[in-house]
Amino acid sequence: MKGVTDNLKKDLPFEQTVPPDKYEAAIKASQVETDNDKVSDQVHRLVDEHWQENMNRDVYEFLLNCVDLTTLSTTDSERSIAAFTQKVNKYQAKYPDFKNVASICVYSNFAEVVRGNLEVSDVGIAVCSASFPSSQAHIETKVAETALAIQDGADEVDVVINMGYFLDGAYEELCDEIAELKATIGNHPLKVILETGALKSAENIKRASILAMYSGADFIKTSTGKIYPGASLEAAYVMCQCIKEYYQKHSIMVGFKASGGIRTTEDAVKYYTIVKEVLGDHWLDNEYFRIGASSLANDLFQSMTGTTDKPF
Ligand SMILES: O=C[C@H](O)COP(=O)(O)O
Repeated sequence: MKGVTDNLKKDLPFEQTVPPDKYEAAIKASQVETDNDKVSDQVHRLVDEHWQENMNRDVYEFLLNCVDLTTLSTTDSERSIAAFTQKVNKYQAKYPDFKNVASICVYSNFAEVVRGNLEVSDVGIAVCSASFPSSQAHIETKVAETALAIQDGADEVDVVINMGYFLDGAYEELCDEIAELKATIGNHPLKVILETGALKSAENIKRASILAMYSGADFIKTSTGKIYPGASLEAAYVMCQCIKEYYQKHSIMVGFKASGGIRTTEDAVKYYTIVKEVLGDHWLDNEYFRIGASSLANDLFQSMTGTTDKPF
């Protein structure tokens, strides 16, 4: 099938000659810092210098509008998902002057339930698909699951990279899977989860970011929130540097989604600070910045309003 190859062929100097490994070449061409200690120093400096100035009501309100309000539990049911969706409807009715969350994020089999219960037009329906969170299944299974979710009303799709392919260095197979899933959903945004807690090093996170973007990812996303360590500021920093470099090379804005273990306003503002400082104001829009979280929205709401209400 036609996958990442076409994108990778563009703009690469070796294309005129016999290509060595095109994936390695794309990665080698990147200038993004991958020394773990240097990345950590840069993150600390950036957060120390800018975090506090972003701890204000406007940022909290913006961040609430970037939340993919998530439930991904074994105990999810049609009834619980309907009740979850009602919270978003009620929020809109009770606080019509506030922007709502960006999306409701559920397992793919619940897209139809959210679609049937959601009464708010500017909140999307995101699904975690393609055998989330392990991504261990035949590609045909992943494509079928994803196509059904779109048919059921999903607006956006989150999928995990094939970690086995990544660790085996089977980059072509990894990229082709992502490209096939993107082809399955057409213009709907595809968020590609790197599972940065399993990738561990800045070098691996850079590699996975580049491969995902060249394969057609509309967003790159840190973590599933399952098993492995969740988002880290270091991972976010490397991913945002990769997004910036990709934009400079191709004029394509890829979004960034932080997810996995983000529960407090303070932490959310740290991720905001990284996006703002590395990528700039153009990314400060929920079309390009999301936070996926199962238990952050109430804290943001309370920080924003100074109340103890828990609308979500
Ligand atoms: O995609 C979103 C994550 O699964 C949410 O993770 P969390 O439950 O740690 O907030």
